Amino acid sequence: MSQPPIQQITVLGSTGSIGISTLDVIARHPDRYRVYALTAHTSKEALLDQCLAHRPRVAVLDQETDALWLRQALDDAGQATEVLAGGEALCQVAREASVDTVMAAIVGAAGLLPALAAVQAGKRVLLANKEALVLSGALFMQAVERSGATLLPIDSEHNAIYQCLPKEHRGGLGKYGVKQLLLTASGGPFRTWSAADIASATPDQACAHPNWSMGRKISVDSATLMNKGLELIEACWLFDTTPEQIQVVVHPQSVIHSMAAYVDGSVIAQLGNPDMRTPIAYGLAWPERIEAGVETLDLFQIARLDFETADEVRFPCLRLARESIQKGGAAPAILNAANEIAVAAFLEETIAFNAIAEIVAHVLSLPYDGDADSIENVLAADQWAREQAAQFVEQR
Ligand SMILES: NC(=O)C1=CN([C@@H]2O[C@H](COP(=O)(O)OP(=O)(O)OC[C@H]3O[C@@H](n4cnc5c(N)ncnc54)[C@H](OP(=O)(O)O)[C@@H]3O)[C@@H](O)[C@H]2O)C=CC1
Ligand SMILES: CC(=O)[C@@H](O)[C@H](O)COP(=O)(O)O
Ligand SMILES: [Mn+2]
Repeated sequence: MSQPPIQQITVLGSTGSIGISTLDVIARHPDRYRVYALTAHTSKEALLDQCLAHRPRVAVLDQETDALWLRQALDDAGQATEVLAGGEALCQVAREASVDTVMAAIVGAAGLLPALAAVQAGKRVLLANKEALVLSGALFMQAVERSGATLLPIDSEHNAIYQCLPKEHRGGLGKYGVKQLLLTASGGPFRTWSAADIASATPDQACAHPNWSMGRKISVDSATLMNKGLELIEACWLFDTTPEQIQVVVHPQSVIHSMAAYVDGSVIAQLGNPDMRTPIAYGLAWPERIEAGVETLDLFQIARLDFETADEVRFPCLRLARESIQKGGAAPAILNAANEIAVAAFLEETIAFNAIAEIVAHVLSLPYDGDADSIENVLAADQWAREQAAQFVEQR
């Protein structure tokens, strides 16, 4: 059998949790994948180690002073990686002609423009950065249609749903007999906690996810259930559904990664150990399958699978997210931006855990008359919501 040509990969956010797992999968298949570019925000030492191990053509950091340091360190090591700095450099390595696949794994709204650049250049885009779709779902999906980019969801639930759907599912699930999407949620570290205990939760407690090892922002989102809210919005755009067609199912074991329910009564699920290398390998190799370093699920060891409804009283962020997509326009971008500011303040121990939902609710309640019909307008809404949230944090 002939070997497929080697794919050139850009990993945006390579020093993060998804970035590290992506490089792990890539390193298992040197006959298939080569790293074109690696990017980080400030983690210059980690990026240096990754450059030495994966020998990319380009590395990107946010600040020129950090780039200068990395250039010198790579030069000392005799390595010819070009080092760039800044937001435009992220877009450049995402759209570079020789790149086949872009892993979009920057956290937060900062990941939007480089992910969009990859889409507009028609790449295979492995989308971990769910915030890009929350901010600008309609515009993002239109860009995918126009460019012919191949968009593969990496978020574990969306990757699972993608695996459970017929291949040509865009344009409405109804015509393929899909009735409902069942979006699983672990329930987070506070699933069984009382409201009083949740109110005094610390950042380290919030980041101690029961099943997944992830970056701190998404870990806090899992604890508030905002992650599930963002994922509900993400699913609406990826699978062309309404929020009413998506049911959140709390499943504490995180073994079923999500499901599609069909009109004939069939429910198709994707199962596996909670390890992001599975969806990452799926995205890299699709439509083929490759080894990912993940053990096959041992059902006898799992023994049982539980299901519960989500408690939107203790965890109001899920409701806020659902209401924002129902409202439409700039509301999801405002929700996301307020949440990013609130989560950062919680992680800095400036505000209490419950204040995250309060801040998001407050910013969403303020009048905003801007649109979300262009990327410029989406970014204006994002900026406005950040300012409102920061003011609210300061006044507390
Ligand atoms: N972790 C997981 O298992 C999952 C993550 N996701 C999504 O994937 C994305 C990444 O998550 P995760 O890997 O956990 O996040 P991490 O915080 O672990 O990593 C984030 C990466 O983005 C870089 N980065 C952060 N801020 C900026 C910025 N302003 N500009 C450029 N680069 C930046 C970081 O660089 P530096 O190291 O220098 O800070 C790092 O490389 C998120 O959108 C998350 O919701 C989705 C499903 C599962
Ligand atoms: C691994 C992944 O996709 C995360 O988004 C995960 O889903 C977080 O778990 P919960 O939000 O369900 O707690
Ligand atoms: Mn997820």
